[in-house]
Amino acid sequence: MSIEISGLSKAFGKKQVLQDLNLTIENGQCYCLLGKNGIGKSTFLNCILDLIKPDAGTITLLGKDYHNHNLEVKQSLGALCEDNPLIEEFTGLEYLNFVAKLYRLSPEEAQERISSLTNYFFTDRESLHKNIAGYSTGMKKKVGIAASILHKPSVLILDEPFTGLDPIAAQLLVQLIRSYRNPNRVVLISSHDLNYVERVATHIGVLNDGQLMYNGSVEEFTMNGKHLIDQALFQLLLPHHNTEANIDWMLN
Ligand SMILES: Nc1ncnc2c1ncn2[C@@H]1O[C@H](COP(=O)(O)OP(=O)(O)OP(=O)(O)O)[C@@H](O)[C@H]1O
Repeated sequence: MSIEISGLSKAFGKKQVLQDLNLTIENGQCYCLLGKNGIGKSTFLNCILDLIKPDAGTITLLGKDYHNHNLEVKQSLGALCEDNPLIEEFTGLEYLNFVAKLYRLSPEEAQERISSLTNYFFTDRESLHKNIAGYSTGMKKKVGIAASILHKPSVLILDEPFTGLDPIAAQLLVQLIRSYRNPNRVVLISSHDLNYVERVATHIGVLNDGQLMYNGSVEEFTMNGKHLIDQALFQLLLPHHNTEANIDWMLN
């Protein structure tokens, strides 16, 4: 097994965001985490990434826990965080070379991987020589995605990877995720872009009230393709959604 989470809980003040959450994600899976705004998806991913300290629970990656194998475990992780923090004073190429150095790639490996990833994602090569501060949201996202996979992590965690990408870049990312997934790796994604989720997910988790209200294969979720992912999600979440709110004031 690749990611094993047991009894994970996290509250912010009085708000209990995660409550005794258990989940195992096996190698070979592309696990997509769905759920309403503010339900705790990023909190969950950030706990796995050790960016947020949980109140309780254990997280085991690749059979090792953080406490005893901190650096070793983290070297096998690649991540795109929701706020996609980059060093904006760097150019795109400088930033990717910097990340390659952090992961101790050889100059040849770094050169090969950076040029293949930037050729893949950027038609406008000139922009890679400009400071990231001047990039659009989508360009920054592409740099963040490239940085997350440069070192070929065994566990790739992508928080809202499709948001801000144009349809061509989003389709390229779908292809990249599908190619990246293999029996020795796990990909974990949080996303609201269900059209793209449908194309990459092998497994689905639906977070609600601090727990996974669904956890299983995409086939089971869509009843073997009888429903689209969005229909299946609405059926699951709508009973809990307030549809009574009156918005008649805006009709005339
Ligand atoms: N550092 C923090 N301090 C206080 N509350 C926080 C903090 N981070 C998150 N929260 C709260 O925790 C809840 C879960 O937030 P989170 O960002 O994990 O949700 P999400 O499911 O990723 O949302 P979205 O889909 O809108 O990105 C929200 O109510 C949010 O306001």
